[in-house]
Amino acid sequence: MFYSINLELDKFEVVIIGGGEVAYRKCKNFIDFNKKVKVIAPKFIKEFQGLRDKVELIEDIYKEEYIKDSFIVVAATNNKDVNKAIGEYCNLNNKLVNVVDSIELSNYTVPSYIKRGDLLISVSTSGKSPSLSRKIKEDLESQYDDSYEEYINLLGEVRRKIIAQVDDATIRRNLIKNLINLNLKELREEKNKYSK
Ligand SMILES: C[C@@]1(CC(=O)O)c2cc3[nH]c(cc4nc(cc5[nH]c(cc(n2)[C@H]1CCC(=O)O)[C@@](C)(CC(=O)O)[C@@H]5CCC(=O)O)C(CC(=O)O)=C4CCC(=O)O)c(CCC(=O)O)c3CC(=O)O
Ligand SMILES: NC(=O)C1=CN([C@@H]2O[C@H](COP(=O)(O)OP(=O)(O)OC[C@H]3O[C@@H](n4cnc5c(N)ncnc54)[C@H](O)[C@@H]3O)[C@@H](O)[C@H]2O)C=CC1
Repeated sequence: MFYSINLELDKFEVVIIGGGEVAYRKCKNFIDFNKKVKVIAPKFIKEFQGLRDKVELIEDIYKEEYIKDSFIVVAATNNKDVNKAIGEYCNLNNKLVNVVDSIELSNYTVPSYIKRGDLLISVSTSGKSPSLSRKIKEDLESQYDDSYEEYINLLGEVRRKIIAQVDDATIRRNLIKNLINLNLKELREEKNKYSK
């Protein structure tokens, strides 16, 4: 089973090999998290042109030199042998690699996710059913709507204020725990209380 972590991508170079539908989806995911990526393929689907300055497109077939300095790699070509070579190289060289046609060679996978500002809900089936991951995500999308972006920011702000202003640990923790029982309007009012 795959373990879930949240990565700070800033310091790492990300390279995607392949320029088709799947490579494009993986690429958009990184961009969603503000990460610029390098993509290597002899041919790109036209959608890549719309990503402009958010990607560096290199028109070439895969060569080891393209990934030797990167930490996160996606092998997303439609050539099983090429994907396998990338997977094996990365596993040997301590790199994170997502091989889109082989869970065995992947040392990480990409979940379905819902992102509302800093709220992130991700769903994984450890490769058993990507379609189910997608369905569960779609089921949750309406429950966790766009209003959660402001809500999560306010929770963060009020929590920081309470930590700074309330010395007693028991009172502090109870105050913080109770914040999630407030609705958006009540939370805005709660913020004002601590801003005085
Ligand atoms: C292991 C994993 C590795 C990885 O790529 O990270 C993987 C592997 C494979 N996917 C395949 C097929 C499909 N993948 C999707 C969709 C998604 N696949 C994603 C992730 C993952 N896919 C990882 C496991 C995630 C988990 O644990 O649940 C999602 C969640 C995230 C994303 O890719 O962004 C994204 C939904 C995004 C969203 O909308 O939320 C659909 C459905 C669709 O497009 O609607 C289909 C067709 C139907 C089907 O097969 O189910 C095939 C067979 C290829 C073939 O037949 O040749 C393989 C290879 C294999 O299984 O060996
Ligand atoms: N993990 C996932 O979520 C999914 C994985 N897949 C798998 O992903 C593979 C790719 O699917 P698509 O993107 O739809 O294929 P595609 O045919 O649209 O694109 C393949 C891309 O690979 C590039 N390519 C081929 N040889 C290359 C090389 N030597 N070096 C660099 N790039 C090379 C091609 O130029 C093309 O841009 C499929 O073969 C399938 O097995 C399919 C669906 C979902």
